[in-house]
Amino acid sequence: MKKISKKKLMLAIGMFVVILSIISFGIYRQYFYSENPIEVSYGEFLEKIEENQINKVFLMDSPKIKGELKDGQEFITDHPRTDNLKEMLLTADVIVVEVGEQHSVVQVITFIIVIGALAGMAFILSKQGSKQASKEYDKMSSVEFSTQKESTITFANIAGNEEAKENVMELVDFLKNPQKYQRYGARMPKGVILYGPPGTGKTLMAKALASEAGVDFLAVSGSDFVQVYAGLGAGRIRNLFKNAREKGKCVIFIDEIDAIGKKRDRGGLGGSDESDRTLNALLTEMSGFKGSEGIIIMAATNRLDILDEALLRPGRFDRQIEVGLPDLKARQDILKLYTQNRPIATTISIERIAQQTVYFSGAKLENLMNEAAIYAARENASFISEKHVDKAFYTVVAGEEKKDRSNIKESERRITAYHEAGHTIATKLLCPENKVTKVTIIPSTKGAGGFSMNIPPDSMYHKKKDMFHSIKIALAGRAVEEIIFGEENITTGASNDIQKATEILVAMIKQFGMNDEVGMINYDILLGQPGGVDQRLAEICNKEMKRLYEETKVLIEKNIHLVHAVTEELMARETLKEEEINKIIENNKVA
Ligand SMILES: Nc1ncnc2c1ncn2[C@@H]1O[C@H](COP(=O)(O)OP(=O)(O)OP(=O)(O)O)[C@@H](O)[C@H]1O
Ligand SMILES: [Zn+2]
Repeated sequence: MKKISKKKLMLAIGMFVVILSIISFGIYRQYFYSENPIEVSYGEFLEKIEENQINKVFLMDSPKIKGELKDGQEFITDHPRTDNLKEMLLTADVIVVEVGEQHSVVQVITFIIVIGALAGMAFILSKQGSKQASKEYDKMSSVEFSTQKESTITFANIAGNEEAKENVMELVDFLKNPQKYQRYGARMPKGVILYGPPGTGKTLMAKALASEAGVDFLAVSGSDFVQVYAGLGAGRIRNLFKNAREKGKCVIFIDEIDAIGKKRDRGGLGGSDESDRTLNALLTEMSGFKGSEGIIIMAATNRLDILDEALLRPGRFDRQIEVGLPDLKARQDILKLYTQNRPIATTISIERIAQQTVYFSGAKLENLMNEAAIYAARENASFISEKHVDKAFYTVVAGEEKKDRSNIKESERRITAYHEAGHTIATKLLCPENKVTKVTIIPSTKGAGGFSMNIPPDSMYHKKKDMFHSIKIALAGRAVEEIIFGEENITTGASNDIQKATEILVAMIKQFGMNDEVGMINYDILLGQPGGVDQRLAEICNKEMKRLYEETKVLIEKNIHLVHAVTEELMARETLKEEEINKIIENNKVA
């Protein structure tokens, strides 16, 4: 925008200067050079005065003065610059016109012309400017998204992340046959949030969904909606949805949704109104369509916890799919994908590379193989060999921040493995009917370890004994840490567990009348206000927790061989599924 108007401004100024020069030249001519004045010497001039031939003289502050003879002929002559020239002329009956006065008339005229010209110019420019601005505004409020239909990315291009993939695959049919679901009155999924660490293939999933369903893919980034003029973010959102509706079936992909969907700062002073407006526009647009149009909005974020709850409500982004870091098996699959079309030496062991790349994301694995290929090419080697991969490994890891987990110590993995094995074994022993979907030492966005498991069977009531079991399962992680590494070496890894255990225990004592000492009393009612601290209650809770923790430790110590066995498998494979856990327990049962 700047460039164009600068050019125009220069042009306008140029024209203005030319016009002004022409005008002033005209004025000048009119007053000083009209009708070809003759030049007379000062002597002649004095003579003419004496001969009474002069009608008028214009006195001005310049080297020449101008006059008019009685016959109308104009003349100029040198200005003597004497003090009494005017008096001399007046006594000779010559009309004296002081050009000072004339000048001011000229000045007034010039001034008016200049102002007029400037005003005109400003008007023209502003008109052009506002036209330009509104054009720019239009352009900016229509986000430039990339759309593609025949994208070549399919689910085959994504390795690992099987659960997330399955979840997304289910949506393909929704997109293809929205009428089918509508007929059964099924509520269409509208919004899906993919969350997980960077580079884990969230964008890839969204693209694959669009291309497998054969629909358009509209990609924008949350950051496109911030740092623009007031109201523009909301305008862009509306435009995006308008475009989507025109397209019909499509996948809208909003990367970095956290840029617009952060928790709103309620009641805070000076909260960003602008981002609120953008978020509100998004919420309104999402509520506005039925989903039967066959439009699915996918959003990606690295942080689910910072998103505004309004975004996650039913009818908005009510499906949340975790896309985590790949475990050993997934890393192998991803590496296979990226070695497929490259000349790989037969000596290379994908398994070994996968073992060495703990906590690598898919993007990082891709980068690793790419760097290795570059090293091989540089050497004109006939194959990519271990040596190139090793070199690439250091390149990829070297450019990382220190806190990156890629080079996390083996000992820390072992602590996590023991901790998670503790939860697993406690679950299997105390609540064998609970479903254990998986246990992993790959960190999830929810916590250090990964214990996505322990789903109790559905029931209307919770039994006292089950609640105690749940507390023990939560405490088992810490119990194993203490037993294996000693009391001095327990870690912060149990903080979520302790929170959960406390919640259950306090509810049992305060609300459910499950403690003999406290009795069947609702403590909140007794104390008059919820959340009041009561010394006796705190002591009772503490005592109970201690008892449960000791019992947990006894349970673990008795079954420590099972904990060891699960730990070793976790160290080797990082993730274990339910059947694998069952098998380990079966194989290690002491007869
Ligand atoms: N599971 C995977 N399978 C195959 N390739 C992957 C996988 N995950 C990541 N990649 C590779 O990493 C690249 C980046 O992935 P993508 O952009 O989808 O990650 P993302 O999760 O959207 O990351 P970000 O959060 O940084 O936007 C992909 O183009 C692909 O080459
Ligand atoms: Zn734990």
